[in-house]
Amino acid sequence: MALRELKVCLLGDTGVGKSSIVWRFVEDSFDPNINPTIGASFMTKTVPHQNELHKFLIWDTAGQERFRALAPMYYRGSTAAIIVYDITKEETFSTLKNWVKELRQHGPPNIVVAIAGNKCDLNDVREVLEKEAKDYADSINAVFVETSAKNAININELFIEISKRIPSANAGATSGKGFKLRRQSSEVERRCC
Ligand SMILES: Nc1nc2c(ncn2[C@@H]2O[C@H](COP(=O)(O)OP(=O)(O)OP(=O)(O)O)[C@@H](O)[C@H]2O)c(=O)[nH]1
Repeated sequence: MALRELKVCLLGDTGVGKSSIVWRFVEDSFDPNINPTIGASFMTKTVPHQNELHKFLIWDTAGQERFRALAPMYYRGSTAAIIVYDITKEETFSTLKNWVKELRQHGPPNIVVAIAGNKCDLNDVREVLEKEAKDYADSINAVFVETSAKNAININELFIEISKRIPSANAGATSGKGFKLRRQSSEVERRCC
């Protein structure tokens, strides 16, 4: 099977759960006392996709404001960006929209954008409606899932959706499926939070 390396970066406010999503995906573990990321951290995981192996090279950026200027180093050259917000904090959804604007202006033209509404285990204190976020994601042709790193909900599905948006190696260079180019409906059956 052909091995493809896919650079993926995670963006979003501090505390939304970016590192926790990566830990759940790579190590299948969750640490309620995880420390904030300093600068950025890097992990990899290889998964089969159709007749290929996708090796995700994952850059988890720090959400704290003092690290904000570092982000372009990580999203430049990325195949996909996962922008994470916390469903219990409306302001983190506003920050997400700013990241989308920045990616449009300065990111790679065909970058696959995925939006993850994390902490969906905290539905009782939700501030962002799932429909509002889904409609927004559809409007920019982004992948959308609500996730819980804590309860392992939709974490693998998030990466599967990204894999699906990557043109296969023999599909030709013109078949980009970036968020500016083409709509594609989601086929993964997601667990509901
Ligand atoms: N209830 C709940 N808590 C979560 C979830 N994911 C992360 N957390 C908690 O949220 C806090 C922040 O998680 P992090 O993964 O460090 O968040 P981050 O976005 O990487 O933060 P920075 O590194 O500062 O950018 C931690 O206390 C986590 O345990 C989740 O799905 N559900």
